[in-house]
Amino acid sequence: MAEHVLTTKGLTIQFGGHVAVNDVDFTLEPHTFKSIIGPNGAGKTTFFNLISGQLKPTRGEVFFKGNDLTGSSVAQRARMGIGRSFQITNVLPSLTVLENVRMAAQAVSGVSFRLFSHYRKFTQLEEKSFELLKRVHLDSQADKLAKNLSHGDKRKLEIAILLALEPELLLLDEPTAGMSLEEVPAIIEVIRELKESGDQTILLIEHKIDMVLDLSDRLAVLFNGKLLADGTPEEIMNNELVQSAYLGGLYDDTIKS
Ligand SMILES: Nc1ncnc2c1ncn2[C@@H]1O[C@H](COP(=O)(O)OP(=O)(O)OP(=O)(O)O)[C@@H](O)[C@H]1O
Repeated sequence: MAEHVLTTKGLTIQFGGHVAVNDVDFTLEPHTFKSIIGPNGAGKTTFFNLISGQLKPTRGEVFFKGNDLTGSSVAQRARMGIGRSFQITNVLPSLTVLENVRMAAQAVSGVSFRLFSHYRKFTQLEEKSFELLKRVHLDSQADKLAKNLSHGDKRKLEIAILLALEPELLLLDEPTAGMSLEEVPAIIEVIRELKESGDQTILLIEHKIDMVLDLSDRLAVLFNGKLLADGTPEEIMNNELVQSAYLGGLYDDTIKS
């Protein structure tokens, strides 16, 4: 199990009578880029919430690098190396772009505000934050207030904040959600460069299938809370069960079997 960054075993969550994630056995190899696809309501975001700790499973387990996370809090999981973005933007609007990243970098470094009188440490954090802004192509906007960024640039800033927390596993939940069409290529480029850097293992939820096919080493398909298939983009596109699911011709009995 230790060779996998992430493993779930029988992962299940039930809301009342509705099983949103149903007995999912999932694995993610280090330094791969895997996307989770599936129709609206398939359970993708709920699956992310179970991995990052926002939700506790009704049954089943989550392992990160072989360690059982099932009882760990969101904060403990973040400290262990799981970084998660949300469909909504999550930046501090009245701070500058650089300050937003520096706050996160500071939290990881354990340096308190009081010690900020230590100029060298402060400069190091600023430099690190600026490098992260370069990675998301926001360095030219470092001094702008975050609230004045476009929606697309806020999503980039959110990624820089996540990177400041030095995650090994990056969970990206619909990074293009709510963006105008013109903004999409820029965020795809940022994500592509993250992938090419090879620093993180990346799990992406995304509805834009062209983007998913282009970026992903592997795809996992969720349907009615079940893991329907997991394979290379080519395998998934040729998978008859997946084709039926997307064409709406799949009966509940078929996926329960
Ligand atoms: N806290 C909750 N309480 C009750 N039902 C929930 C809760 N969270 C999710 N659900 C239900 O679980 C199912 C899966 O939802 P989820 O948001 O995970 O789907 P999704 O695949 O991410 O969809 P989308 O692509 O639209 O974001 C849906 O039927 C949803 O209504």
